[in-house]
Amino acid sequence: MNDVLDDLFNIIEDRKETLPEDSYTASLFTHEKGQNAVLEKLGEETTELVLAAKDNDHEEIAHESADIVYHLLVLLAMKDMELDDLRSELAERR
Ligand SMILES: N=c1c2ncn([C@@H]3O[C@H](COP(=O)(O)OP(=O)(O)OP(=O)(O)O)[C@@H](O)[C@H]3O)c2ncn1[C@@H]1O[C@H](COP(=O)(O)O)[C@@H](O)[C@H]1O
Repeated sequence: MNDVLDDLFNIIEDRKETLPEDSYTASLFTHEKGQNAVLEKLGEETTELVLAAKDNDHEEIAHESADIVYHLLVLLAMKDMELDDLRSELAERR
Protein backbone atom coordinates (compact mmCIF):
# COMPACT_ATOMS: atom_id res chain seq x y z
CA MET A 1 0.00 0.00 0.00
CA ASN A 2 1.28 3.44 -0.92
CA ASP A 3 1.89 5.95 1.83
CA VAL A 4 1.39 9.68 1.52
CA LEU A 5 4.96 10.21 0.26
CA ASP A 6 4.54 7.60 -2.50
CA ASP A 7 1.22 9.15 -3.51
CA LEU A 8 2.69 12.66 -3.59
CA PHE A 9 5.77 11.52 -5.54
CA ASN A 10 3.56 9.73 -8.08
CA ILE A 11 1.50 12.90 -8.55
CA ILE A 12 4.68 14.97 -8.96
CA GLU A 13 5.99 12.54 -11.61
CA ASP A 14 2.63 12.73 -13.39
CA ARG A 15 2.79 16.57 -13.41
CA LYS A 16 6.33 16.32 -14.81
CA GLU A 17 5.04 14.15 -17.67
CA THR A 18 1.78 15.94 -18.45
CA LEU A 19 2.63 19.55 -17.48
CA PRO A 20 -0.93 20.81 -16.82
CA GLU A 21 -1.17 24.58 -17.20
CA ASP A 22 -2.84 25.17 -13.84
CA SER A 23 -0.34 23.15 -11.82
CA TYR A 24 2.20 24.81 -9.50
CA THR A 25 4.24 21.61 -9.63
CA ALA A 26 4.34 21.68 -13.44
CA SER A 27 5.41 25.34 -13.31
CA LEU A 28 8.51 24.30 -11.36
CA PHE A 29 9.51 21.91 -14.16
CA THR A 30 9.07 24.59 -16.83
CA HIS A 31 10.35 27.60 -14.85
CA GLU A 32 12.62 30.01 -16.69
CA LYS A 33 15.06 29.78 -13.77
CA GLY A 34 15.29 26.03 -14.32
CA GLN A 35 16.23 24.01 -11.22
CA ASN A 36 17.11 27.25 -9.40
CA ALA A 37 13.38 27.88 -8.86
CA VAL A 38 13.04 24.78 -6.67
CA LEU A 39 16.46 25.27 -5.06
CA GLU A 40 15.51 28.83 -4.05
CA LYS A 41 12.23 27.56 -2.58
CA LEU A 42 14.12 24.98 -0.53
CA GLY A 43 16.40 27.73 0.76
CA GLU A 44 13.51 30.06 1.65
CA GLU A 45 11.52 27.36 3.37
CA THR A 46 14.50 26.15 5.35
CA THR A 47 14.89 29.69 6.71
CA GLU A 48 11.15 29.76 7.53
CA LEU A 49 11.51 26.41 9.31
CA VAL A 50 14.40 27.72 11.39
CA LEU A 51 12.31 30.74 12.44
CA ALA A 52 9.32 28.52 13.29
CA ALA A 53 11.55 26.27 15.39
CA LYS A 54 12.99 29.28 17.22
CA ASP A 55 9.41 30.37 18.00
CA ASN A 56 8.52 26.82 19.07
CA ASP A 57 5.48 27.15 16.78
CA HIS A 58 4.51 23.52 16.20
CA GLU A 59 1.85 24.27 13.58
CA GLU A 60 4.28 26.38 11.57
CA ILE A 61 7.06 23.79 11.98
CA ALA A 62 4.76 21.14 10.47
CA HIS A 63 3.69 23.53 7.66
CA GLU A 64 7.22 24.49 6.67
CA SER A 65 8.45 20.90 7.00
CA ALA A 66 5.74 19.80 4.57
CA ASP A 67 6.76 22.57 2.14
CA ILE A 68 10.36 21.38 2.33
CA VAL A 69 9.47 17.70 1.81
CA TYR A 70 7.24 18.58 -1.16
CA HIS A 71 9.97 20.67 -2.84
CA LEU A 72 12.57 17.99 -2.03
CA LEU A 73 10.43 15.41 -3.85
CA VAL A 74 10.11 17.80 -6.82
CA LEU A 75 13.91 18.09 -6.85
CA LEU A 76 14.33 14.28 -6.84
CA ALA A 77 11.89 13.99 -9.75
CA MET A 78 13.71 16.80 -11.58
CA LYS A 79 16.94 14.81 -11.25
CA ASP A 80 15.21 11.64 -12.56
CA MET A 81 15.67 10.06 -9.15
CA GLU A 82 13.22 7.88 -7.22
CA LEU A 83 11.79 8.08 -3.74
CA ASP A 84 13.56 4.75 -3.14
CA ASP A 85 16.92 6.53 -3.60
CA LEU A 86 16.08 8.54 -0.46
CA ARG A 87 14.67 5.50 1.35
CA SER A 88 17.78 3.42 0.59
CA GLU A 89 20.11 6.15 1.80
CA LEU A 90 18.18 6.44 5.08
CA ALA A 91 17.94 2.66 5.50
CA GLU A 92 21.70 2.26 5.07
CA ARG A 93 22.24 4.54 8.05
CA ARG A 94 20.28 2.39 10.48
N1 LIG B 1 2.21 19.37 -1.53
C1 LIG B 1 2.12 20.34 -2.32
C2 LIG B 1 2.69 21.62 -1.97
N2 LIG B 1 3.37 22.06 -0.87
C3 LIG B 1 3.65 23.34 -1.12
N3 LIG B 1 3.17 23.72 -2.32
C4 LIG B 1 3.22 25.04 -2.94
O1 LIG B 1 4.50 25.57 -2.71
C5 LIG B 1 4.43 26.96 -2.69
C6 LIG B 1 5.21 27.41 -1.49
O2 LIG B 1 5.73 28.63 -1.80
P1 LIG B 1 5.64 29.81 -0.76
O3 LIG B 1 6.23 29.34 0.54
O4 LIG B 1 6.22 31.00 -1.41
O5 LIG B 1 4.07 29.93 -0.69
P2 LIG B 1 3.22 30.60 0.40
O6 LIG B 1 1.79 30.30 0.06
O7 LIG B 1 3.60 32.03 0.48
O8 LIG B 1 3.63 29.76 1.68
P3 LIG B 1 4.13 30.23 3.11
O9 LIG B 1 4.79 31.57 2.98
O10 LIG B 1 2.89 30.20 3.94
O11 LIG B 1 5.12 29.15 3.51
C7 LIG B 1 2.94 27.36 -2.60
O12 LIG B 1 2.51 27.84 -3.85
C8 LIG B 1 2.28 26.04 -2.29
O13 LIG B 1 1.00 25.93 -2.89
C9 LIG B 1 2.58 22.67 -2.89
N4 LIG B 1 1.97 22.54 -4.10
C10 LIG B 1 1.44 21.33 -4.41
N5 LIG B 1 1.50 20.25 -3.55
C11 LIG B 1 0.90 18.98 -3.94
O14 LIG B 1 1.36 18.65 -5.23
C12 LIG B 1 0.36 17.91 -5.93
C13 LIG B 1 0.16 18.52 -7.30
O15 LIG B 1 -0.45 19.78 -7.17
P4 LIG B 1 -0.40 20.89 -8.33
O16 LIG B 1 0.94 21.55 -8.22
O17 LIG B 1 -1.50 21.84 -7.99
O18 LIG B 1 -0.58 20.19 -9.63
C14 LIG B 1 -0.92 17.95 -5.10
O19 LIG B 1 -1.03 16.71 -4.48
C15 LIG B 1 -0.63 19.04 -4.08
O20 LIG B 1 -1.23 18.78 -2.87
